Parts: sequence; structure tokens; C-alpha cells
Amino acid sequence: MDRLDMSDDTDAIIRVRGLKNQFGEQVIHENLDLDVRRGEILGVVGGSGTGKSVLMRSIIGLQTPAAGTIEVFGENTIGREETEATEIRKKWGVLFQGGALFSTLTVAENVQVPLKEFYPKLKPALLEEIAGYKVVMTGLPANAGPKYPSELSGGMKKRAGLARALALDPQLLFLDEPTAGLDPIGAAAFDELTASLQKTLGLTVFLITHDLDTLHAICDRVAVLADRKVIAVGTIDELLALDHPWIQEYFNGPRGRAATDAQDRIAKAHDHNRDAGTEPASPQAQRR
Ligand SMILES: Nc1ncnc2c1ncn2[C@@H]1O[C@H](COP(=O)(O)OP(=O)(O)OP(=O)(O)O)[C@@H](O)[C@H]1O
Repeated sequence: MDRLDMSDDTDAIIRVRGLKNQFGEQVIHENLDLDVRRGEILGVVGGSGTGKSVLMRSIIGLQTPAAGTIEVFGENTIGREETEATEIRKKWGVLFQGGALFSTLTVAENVQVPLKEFYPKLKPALLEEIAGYKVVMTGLPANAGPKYPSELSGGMKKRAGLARALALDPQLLFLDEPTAGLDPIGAAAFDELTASLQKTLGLTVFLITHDLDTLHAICDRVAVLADRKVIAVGTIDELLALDHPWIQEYFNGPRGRAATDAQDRIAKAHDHNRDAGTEPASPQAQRR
């Protein structure tokens, strides 16, 4: 199969070349290449265990690859001195699966963790002010700040995790299955939040997901992991033109078709309401 998008992307924020990851005898990635373009929301999909999270962990320096190069913002991220690595890490935020909040800290304290780590001299009043701002920015009520994670719904936990990921005003955001475990309405609301923050803040987003609705609603392009590498990157329409069994089954199977139909209906309804002046354009329409 022809692999889409193998050309060098001149405006890539993330550039992965020849990546190899293995655990013992188990090879997860081999010769994996990927470019993430500035300002895009890139969806990353693949069957369970194809190594989406390992790829993300390699890019953010939590997993040392067996081979290959990874550049983020033009800087090699593998094997850097701690101080250099810290400078690069400041430029991205990460929402891990499930939110990964510290259960013994309040929401506001969770958001303050990266601020304290990277800017230890910040005064408590300023820390509180920044945390409060980030909490509200992710759509949480202002009174969520003093709450503990156990007092939050699943959707609120994700938003709190997102607030923490945005604490340092990153240019690049990593989201690992952000809508997993959310009901469809909560998932759609989180997608809208991601799209609107991406637009407002000019973020580049690396988004691992199994959620077909998310892919249709907010992703500019989708990268498909299979056979230990990224086998294709493109818009959903471009991917559908490829004759790969997993891609066809994923996007054209019953769930894929249902997601396409649902997104078409949502976009039409939004567009109708927008034309009637009752609401802004849908995330899909805004991204068109
Ligand atoms: N620290 C580790 N030690 C050993 N094996 C690991 C480790 N981390 C991941 N793996 C293995 O690497 C493979 C890829 O894992 P990964 O979590 O990246 O998959 P994934 O594509 O994100 O899956 P899912 O969609 O189910 O979340 C799996 O077989 C997993 O068991």
C-alpha cells in the first residue's frame, strides 16, 4: 500500500524518524516515521496494543527508544541533559489517560504542580491566580478549585487534567484518550473544548483516541498505527481512499459509518441553527 504523507514536512513541530521501541523480545515500533504539523489536531489511531501510548511516551521523553530520532520544536529530545530537557518539556502539556490527577491534592493544587516544578520562585498568590484562571478556562466552575478529584465527575476530572496540562501555556498538547469513559454528551463537550482551546491558543494537538466521533469532529488529520509503524497519515477522506483492511474496517465498519452519519447530521443541524442565528457554527464547520 502507498503510504500517505511520507514527504518531509517543513513546518513539523514533531518529527519522528526511524523509531524503534521494544520491550524484551517484543518489538512495538520499527522504522516508524511521523510528522505533526504546526497548528493541527492530529488524531492517532490503531488497534489495542499497537503502541500509541508508547509512541507518545517516547516523544515526551518517558520512554527511551531503541533506535531512531525524535525532534520537537526542531530540538532532538532523546538523551538530552536534564536542564536542556526541562526547557523543552516546558513547551508541552500532557493529559494522561484518565486524567492522572494527584488524589491527595485539590484541583487547584494539581494545576499548580507543573508551575511549582518549573517556576519554584512563583509566589503563592500568583500560583493561585494562574490555577484559578486555568480551571475556568477548561469550563470548570470556579468553585472546583478547592475540590478533590474524588469529588469530581469523570468529565470534570478530564477538564481538571486539561487545566493542569495547560498550566505552563504550552504550544503543544498531548491528549491520551481524552473522551474514554465519558458519556456521548460529555465526550462531545470535551471535543468542543479541545477544538476551541486549540483555536484560541494556537495549539498543536497530538490526540490518541479510539473515538470515531472525535476524529470526525475535530481532527485535521489522522495517523494510523499498524504493523509497528505509522502506515498512513491524512484526512479521513484520504485514508478511506486507501485499500488497507484495518483502515477500511475501522472507518467503514458499522461504527465508523454511524460516526460519519452522526457527524453529518450534527454539522447540518448546527449549520441550520447558525443560519437561523441561534448558535455559532459547529466545531466541524469552524474547522472547514
Ligand atoms: N513499560 C512497559 N513494559 C513492557 N511492555 C510494555 C510497556 N509499556 C507498554 N508495553 C507494551 O507495549 C504494547 C503497546 O502498548 P501501548 O499502551 O502503547 O498500546 P496502545 O496502542 O496505546 O493500546 P490501547 O489502545 O489499548 O491503549 C503493549 O503490548 C504493551 O503491553
